[in-house]
Formats: sequence, structure tokens, C-alpha cells
Amino acid sequence: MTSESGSEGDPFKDPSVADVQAPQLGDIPVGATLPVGRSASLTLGTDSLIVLDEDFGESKSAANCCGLLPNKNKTTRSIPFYNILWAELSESEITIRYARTVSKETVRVAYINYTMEKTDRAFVDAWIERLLDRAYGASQRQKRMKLLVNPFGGQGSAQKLYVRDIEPILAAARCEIDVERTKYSGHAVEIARDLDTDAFDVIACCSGDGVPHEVFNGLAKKKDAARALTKLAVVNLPCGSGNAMSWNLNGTGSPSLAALAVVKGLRTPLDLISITQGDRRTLSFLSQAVGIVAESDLGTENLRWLGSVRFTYGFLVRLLGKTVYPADIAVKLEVDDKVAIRNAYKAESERPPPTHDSRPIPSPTDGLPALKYGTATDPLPADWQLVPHDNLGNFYAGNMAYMSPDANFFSAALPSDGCMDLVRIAGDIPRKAAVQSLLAVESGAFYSMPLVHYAKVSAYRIVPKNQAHGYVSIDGERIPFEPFQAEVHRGLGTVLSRTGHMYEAEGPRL
Ligand SMILES: Nc1ncnc2c1ncn2[C@@H]1O[C@H](COP(=O)(O)OP(=O)(O)OP(=O)(O)O)[C@@H](O)[C@H]1O
Repeated sequence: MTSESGSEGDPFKDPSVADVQAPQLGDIPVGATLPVGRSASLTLGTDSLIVLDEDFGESKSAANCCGLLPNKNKTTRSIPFYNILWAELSESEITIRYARTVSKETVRVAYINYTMEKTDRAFVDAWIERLLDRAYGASQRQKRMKLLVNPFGGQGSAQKLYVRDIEPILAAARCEIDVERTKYSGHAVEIARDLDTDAFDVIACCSGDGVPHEVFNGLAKKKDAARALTKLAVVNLPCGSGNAMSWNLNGTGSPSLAALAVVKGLRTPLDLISITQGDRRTLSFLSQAVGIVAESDLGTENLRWLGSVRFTYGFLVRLLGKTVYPADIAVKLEVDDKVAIRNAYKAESERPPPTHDSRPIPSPTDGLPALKYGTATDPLPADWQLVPHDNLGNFYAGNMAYMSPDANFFSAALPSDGCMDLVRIAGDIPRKAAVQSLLAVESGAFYSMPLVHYAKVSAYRIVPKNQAHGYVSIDGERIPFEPFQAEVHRGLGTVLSRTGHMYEAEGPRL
């Protein structure tokens, strides 16, 4: 466990800082330069910190400059504000920590450090504050994180990825981290259920999508469920085999880049979906599948040795066999027109990013919202109609866009539009068209295919029929093959994203 919050015992914090009347932030404009050392300066550029160091080529002493790539020909470099993790002044030393790009997929913590000969403390403090202001914008600094590591995630590599790629970034950004390893399946439900809602800002899952699913459901069990789901942002630091949540919100499957995205992430309301089956109610944050997707994923466990090809293989076998999964389906339809859906997506993407999370914080006595449409065992709501889908091939409802790095399946999905994106495809379409639809997912043409029925719905019920057994997948987890009902709760949950209102995905193409 790393605990770095507060000023007590903080080796970096100069106790005298608080006593100094710092200049106003407005006194430090873009372009403000901080002279450091004899021939070096730090300047606040438009999008980056500009480091000018005339001695850099000759003097590479650790005291003068660390962490910058040595380059004798250049004395000026820039560090994007996005990559700046922290800055501080202690005694007469200024240290700036940042995430240095070492490859397309990796950032590592680096720092620059200068001893300042003359220190106008008040000015330096204000300059640092301005730098952090540019580096974090509306993102909360020094987030307090409950961090769960699934030691079995990603075939056992999660712990190693956490130590090597994630923890150094969070620590350099001076996040407060409370680490716990999950000990058994379902442990994350209990940890989230018993967590003090006010003690943390973020629950970070070093895992795949299974642990965040458990965390949402653990928070749902709290007495103050609505408050906990609003206050605590759930994030995925990708260490599992399926990391869709990170691809959608952090835009990456790289643990170190995701850690940086989380450090800089903006609070984002997320729709959550109640799934009722019998008398059970669970929350889904990612997807629900019946038919070919569920079976290709959950019904191919015997082919684990095939690795990631397992899913595609299972899918193709069923596609070519023209397998159908008959069911009766009733939906609470919101939009059933691809042009209108695409236009709504475009309008949201062009909206200026929100400056803050405007939702009110629910009271400590607010549990989960009541179900508007009852459960799967209640009479069907009057304005819904159970429509037979005797030749159903694929029933797939998504709350996020990417289901895997190459599969932007629900390209019109938005985090909190109050809708699930529902895709239905017949199972008895010509084989060629079926294979084309599979290939179209990767190329981005899937949405526009006429055989893909794409709608925005706020609730539905599905009753599988004429099958002795089958598969239902909720966020990739198997639930009994029985009728179930789904209902969206708009913006009930909270995640962190780069924009505060969109997924990191290309929108629908027509
Ligand atoms: N210590 C543990 N022992 C066994 N199962 C665990 C443990 N900790 C978590 N789990 C279970 O592991 C499941 C998979 O978790 P996770 O989200 O990390 O990865 P995944 O990508 O879904 O799968 P994979 O394990 O293949 O990487 C979760 O549903 C959770 O219940």
C-alpha cells in the first residue's frame, strides 16, 4: 500500500508554503517563464511545458537534469501538459514529474529537477499552481483510489503489470492508493459493498471487465447505493484478457497509458442497466448477449487453447451453420432510425465537453432506483409487445462502443443517453452476407449494413424459446438461460473518461 496524501510526513511539502501569500493565478499567463539555474528556464507554452537548458548537452549531472532523453544537439524540449503528473518545490529544488513516452504503447515516469539559486517562493508556488492547472484542467488532482488487483487476471500477469506499469504513474501523480488483491470470484462485490463511500474517489480495477462488473454490483448492494454509484468512479486498468472498458474510456489497452488516462480522467456519468431474472436483479455496464455472440464466447471454453482466435472460430462455425436462436422479444423503443441515431451521436460529439459533473449527489438513504417496468416475471407493460423472432441469429445490447479492441460493435453508443444500443441480426441470412457482417465490424461498416437492425432502446424483455439449453451473457459473465428483462438507469454510475461525455470511439458511418 502506498499512502501519500496530506501534508503530514510528506517529504515533498515545504511547511512554509502555506504561510506565503502567493500571487493570483492570473498573474501567471501563458508564456510565463520560470528561470531555473544559471542557464535554464521553464516556460508554460500553449499545450506543453517548454524546457530550455543550455547546459543540457554538456552537463548531464543528476542534480541538474534527470529523466529527459539525452540529446546533445537540442537544448529545448517540450512536455505535453497531458503528460505532466506533478510539480513541487521543496527548499530550493523544483521537481516536475511526467509520463515520458518510450514507445507507442508505453509511458514511464521521468522527472526534471533543478536547484534554484534565488527563489521567489511566492512566484514559484503560483507558477507551479498554474502548471498543475494546465496539466489537470477539470480533472481532480491526487485522486484517492481503492485499487483492486485480480492476481489471476490476464493469465496471471495483472500483479506484474500493476507493479511495473501502473503504480509508478499513480504514485508520481501523488494519488493516494489503497491496494487490495481479490482472493476469490465475487470478492470484489464484497469489497465494493463494504467500502466507505466517502473515503475514496475512484475504484480502480487492475483486471479485465469481470472485476468492474463485480464492483458496480457491490456498490449496488450498499444502503447508499445511488450515492456510492455517483460519488465513486469505477475504472479499468487493463490487465485482463477482455478490457473493453479501458478501450472505451481510456482509449487504450496499455496499462501505463491507461494509468495516465485515469490520472487525467474526467468524471463521466454512465448509464447502468438493471437485469432482472426470476427474483434476481444485477447491474450491467457493458453488454448483454443472447445467441451467437454469447455462445461463441461462453460456449467455447473447451477451446481456450486457441487463445483469442477462439471467439472468431466459434462465431464462424455458427455463422456458416446458419444457427438460429428463437426468442420472443419486447422492447421499449426510443429511436429506430439509423440516420436519426447517427445525427444524435454527431450532435453530442460536437457539444463542448462539460466543465464539471452536474449531477446532484443523492442522499445517504437513496438505494438503487426503483424498477419502472417491474421484472421479467411481471405482466408485460401495456405499450410493449412481445414479437416472435423465430429466426434470430444475434441479439446483442451494448452500453459501450468497443466490445474488444477491433470491434466497435455499437458505434452510436454514448455513456449517458439513457439508452442501450440494440443490434439484431437474423440467423438465416446468406452465408456470404453473414461473413461480410463479421468483417464489417472491424472495418467500421457494420452500422450501415442493411441486414443489421440497430435501435436505441431504454428497456426490453427477451424470452428464449424452443431450445433446451443456451447462453446468456451479461458483461461477459454467464447467467441462467431463462427469460430476462433489462431497464436503463440514466447516468446512475460514474466512470472517468478523457472527454467527460464520449467514448474513445469513431461514431457511426452511414
Ligand atoms: N483471486 C481470484 N481467484 C479466482 N477468481 C477471481 C479472483 N479474483 C477475481 N476473480 C474472478 O476473475 C474473473 C475474471 O476477472 P477479470 O476481470 O480480471 O478478467 P477477464 O478479462 O474477465 O478474464 P481473465 O481472467 O481471462 O483475464 C472475475 O469475474 C472475478 O470473479
